[in-house]
Amino acid sequence: MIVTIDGVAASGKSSVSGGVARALGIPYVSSGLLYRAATLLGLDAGLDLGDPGALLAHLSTHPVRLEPLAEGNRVWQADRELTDDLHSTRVDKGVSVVAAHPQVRAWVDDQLRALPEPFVAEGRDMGTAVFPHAQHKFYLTASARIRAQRRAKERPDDIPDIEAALIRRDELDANQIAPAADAQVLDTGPMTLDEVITTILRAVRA
Ligand SMILES: Nc1ncnc2c1ncn2[C@@H]1O[C@H](COP(=O)(O)OP(=O)(O)O)[C@@H](O)[C@H]1O
Ligand SMILES: Nc1ccn([C@H]2C[C@H](O)[C@@H](COP(=O)(O)OP(=O)(O)O)O2)c(=O)n1
Repeated sequence: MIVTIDGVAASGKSSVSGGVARALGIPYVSSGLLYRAATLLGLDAGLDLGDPGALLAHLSTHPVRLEPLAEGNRVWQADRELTDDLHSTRVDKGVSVVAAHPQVRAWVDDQLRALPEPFVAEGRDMGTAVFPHAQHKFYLTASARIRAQRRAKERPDDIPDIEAALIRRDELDANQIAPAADAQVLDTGPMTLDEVITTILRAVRA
């Protein structure tokens, strides 16, 4: 069984996926972390993020490993753990350029499709491009202001700056952001995290 949870930036995808996966006793996988890892490694190596050839060459000599743990995904490059460095403002800023390269998307998709079922997969295109055959699909939204208020608890920046950056990233990611035709769309604005998780679990168990 595969459950896909897609949605816009900071809509609650990883928190909700973690809660759903723990309740079902299966792993979840955060596809965005792989895009973030490719971005971090590119920045650290001083590469031009607009050059997919250079990025892919670097990733082939610096393989990235995603550990889809139920309590939180971790990402490694050899024995260096990248996880804590993946949610910085500089990675936020560069990641959409990296994620727009079809070669990078294929690099991510190959790793995701190699995972053994069952699992929950979260990102932008899990229910559309990567796992169109998934049994249960969800799509999370919330206004940019609400998402910025939530994310402000995790970033040093001000709410208006975070909101502007989220809107900008949604625009840059627009090619990947669309609910699957068979996805249940949830506006999480008026909902608590627990309410979102419970709603999804009820649908999956029905
Ligand atoms: N429905 C909700 N109500 C309140 N806070 C939420 C809700 N969903 C997510 N959050 C909080 O919003 C923040 C961003 O959620 P996160 O799971 O990181 O989103 P994403 O994976 O889409 O970027 C987290 O601090 C999370 O706890
Ligand atoms: N399946 C995916 C997942 C993420 N991405 C891209 C687009 C996003 O801006 C970045 C980071 O995604 P991530 O889900 O980690 O971060 P946010 O929830 O947007 O803060 O990666 C993508 O293109 N496709």
